[in-house]
Amino acid sequence: MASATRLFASARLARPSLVTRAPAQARGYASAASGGGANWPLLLSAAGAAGIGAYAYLQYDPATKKEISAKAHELEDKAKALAHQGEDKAKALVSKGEAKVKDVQAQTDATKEGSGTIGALISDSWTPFTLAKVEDYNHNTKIYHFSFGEDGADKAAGGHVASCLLVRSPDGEDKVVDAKGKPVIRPYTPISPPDQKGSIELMIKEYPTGKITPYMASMKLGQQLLFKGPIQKYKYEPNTFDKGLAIAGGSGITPMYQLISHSLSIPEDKTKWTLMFSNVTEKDILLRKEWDTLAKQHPDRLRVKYVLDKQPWGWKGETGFITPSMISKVFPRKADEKVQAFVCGPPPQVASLAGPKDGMKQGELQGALKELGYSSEEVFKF
Ligand SMILES: Cc1cc2nc3c(=O)[nH]c(=O)nc-3n(C[C@H](O)[C@H](O)[C@H](O)COP(=O)(O)OP(=O)(O)OC[C@H]3O[C@@H](n4cnc5c(N)ncnc54)[C@H](O)[C@@H]3O)c2cc1C
Repeated sequence: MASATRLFASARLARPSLVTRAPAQARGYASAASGGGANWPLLLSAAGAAGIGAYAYLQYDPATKKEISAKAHELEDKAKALAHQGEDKAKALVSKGEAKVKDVQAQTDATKEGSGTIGALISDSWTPFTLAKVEDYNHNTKIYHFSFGEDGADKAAGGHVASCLLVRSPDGEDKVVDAKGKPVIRPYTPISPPDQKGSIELMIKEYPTGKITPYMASMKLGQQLLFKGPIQKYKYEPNTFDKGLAIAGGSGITPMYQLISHSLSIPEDKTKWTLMFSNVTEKDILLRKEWDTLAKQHPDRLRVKYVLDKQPWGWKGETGFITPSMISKVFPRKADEKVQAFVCGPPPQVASLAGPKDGMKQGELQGALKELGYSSEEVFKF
């Protein structure tokens, strides 16, 4: 209770620091706008002065009256047009500024709601975190601990469940870029809770022929990586469906861990979960100890089915690729039950279970889940 009070007290204390950033950003836009607007009164007065000067001269030289009068009108028209342009530009910049303030406010609220404290991540700019510790998890996976530094000791990653963050390498000689020279950016789901203060943990499987994961595997303690987020993937609310089916492959397990462990931690949440987790071999199963512990702690709410590509000696679980018949055997659904399925894994697996994602969009529902009669609203692809 005392720690909860501390959390909210720190949220109240820390909140102004983000809120004060908002007007500062708005001011940036507003001053840019008024800077642009400052030219047109000047032009109008210049046009006015030109008009008065022309009028005085005309009293003495009526022969040039027509020409000078036309010039004065032309100048005035130009000044008015510029004034309109300035006004439109100012309006656009002010509304952009207002949108920015709303975004920062929403971020503040989301962070506060999600974690009870202020977020270390910023949704629209890259923040460096320092590699503080690396743990070997298995033959190809490590747990990376990144520190938010002294200034961030009281901050948390924040965000709603389920959300992820984006990662890229800092500028420099060994910056990881794609074929077009643009920085390579990859999404990751922290395995640390969103309200953990001062640091974040990522469980990352290395692809030796990949881009970011070999870079991360080569990082030394004290080196920095850039982070952005949180990026909301699915907004989980307790008791919005009766049964959840999570199908994951390999490192696609991390969003499921965030989602299901969060749901199980809410006493009033009655949602029942089934996890189907496929891997090549037994030693590839990530977070197995954690899943087995959760299943033991919540026998009425979580069932875990491990699936291996090939059946090792003595294996009693499911084997082979996940098929419609395997899904309906492990997760039979009744007509009156509200069900929600989640899929995360290598793109070919996602495609065979639910159809390919369309970039950041969900893409059309296809594959095993469609065959089983799931609707597109009942399936979420991470
Ligand atoms: C929401 C979300 C959360 C995620 N969370 C995690 C997490 O917590 N932990 C984790 O480890 N991963 C996670 N991932 C996966 C992660 O984002 C990266 O895709 C993964 O780490 C590989 O990155 P990479 O740059 O090293 O490899 P990539 O460069 O993406 O390559 C991966 C593999 O694909 C091959 N490949 C690349 N391009 C092609 C191509 N055109 N044709 C054929 N093969 C190709 C590469 O050779 C390599 O073997 C998550 C993904 C999503 C969408």
